[in-house]
Amino acid sequence: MIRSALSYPSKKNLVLQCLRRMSSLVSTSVSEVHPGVAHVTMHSPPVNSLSLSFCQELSQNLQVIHKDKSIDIILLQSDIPGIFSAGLDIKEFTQPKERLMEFWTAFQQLYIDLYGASQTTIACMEGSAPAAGCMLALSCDYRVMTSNTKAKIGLNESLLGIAAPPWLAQQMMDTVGSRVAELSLWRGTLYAPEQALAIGLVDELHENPRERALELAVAEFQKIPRQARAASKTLTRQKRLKHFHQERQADLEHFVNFITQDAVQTQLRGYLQQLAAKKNKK
Ligand SMILES: CCCCCCCC/C=C\C=C\CC(=O)SCCNC(=O)CCNC(=O)[C@H](O)C(C)(C)COP(=O)(O)OP(=O)(O)OC[C@H]1O[C@@H](n2cnc3c(N)ncnc32)[C@H](O)[C@@H]1OP(=O)(O)O
Repeated sequence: MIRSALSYPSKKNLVLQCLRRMSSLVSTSVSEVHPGVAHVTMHSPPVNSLSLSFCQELSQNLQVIHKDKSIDIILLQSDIPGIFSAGLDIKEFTQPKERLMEFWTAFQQLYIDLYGASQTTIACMEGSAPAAGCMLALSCDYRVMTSNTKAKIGLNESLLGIAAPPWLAQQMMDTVGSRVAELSLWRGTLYAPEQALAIGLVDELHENPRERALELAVAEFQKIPRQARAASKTLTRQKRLKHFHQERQADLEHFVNFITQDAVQTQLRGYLQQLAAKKNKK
């Protein structure tokens, strides 16, 4: 579905038009909302879970925006009320090995494309962001979250009987510090907005994250020279990305070996049943 949020009468932008055409097929849309500022909107009901195709599409859109020199700020948001992203699509974990490899490779690529974006990126979270949903937010440069206490954010992988991949755990450590990350990871804590703000997992709470993110982009971030923003990002992220590329193949093998263990598969099936039971109780 195309979101025609091109509310600012900017010059014709062929790249964005092309993205909109691609996006009409699947679950993300791209629109320029202000000169230099693009919304990337996730809309894969019911919960924006990251399936293979969703990861690939989001990556593809980000790669096209990266090449578009007219865009220097990306606002990542969801149009599903109460949800930013539910993280990886758990049903993908029960697929055959070839598909698992393709899936994890696409997820790795999404991390590279978002964490490694040269543009400034802002996560506008109007709802929950567990696990890989939190990864999307952690990969952005700035996080604005709803103040609605129903929303939760964090790395809850341990509650599924799995662990976050090392590079995601590292993102958490880089953001909230080692000790808080360590406790969060083994407890699988999902934080309410005020708690997330208190530990530095998000940067701001606002009742309207989209409005606030656009205000920040235009009134604050665009006033900082673009090349300086990009160079500052390189300072803090280049080392992590280099390490990630070196470890990428090992990470893929590690994931497949881990996720296909009988004990892990049993845990995951149990977790999916819990989700279904919770829904039936509603
Ligand atoms: C030693 C080191 C080893 C390292 C090895 C590395 C291994 C790493 C492996 C994996 C990493 C994983 C990262 C992840 O992202 S795992 C995913 C974690 N996500 C979650 O736990 C979120 C679960 N979902 C929820 O909590 C809720 O759904 C919520 C997002 C809060 C929304 O709640 P609500 O609005 O009430 O919606 P429902 O719960 O009713 O759900 C609606 C339907 O959506 C389905 N659903 C929800 N989440 C997922 C998901 N992540 N994947 C697939 N499907 C999901 C849910 O079952 C409902 O489906 P249906 O309508 O068919 O019943």
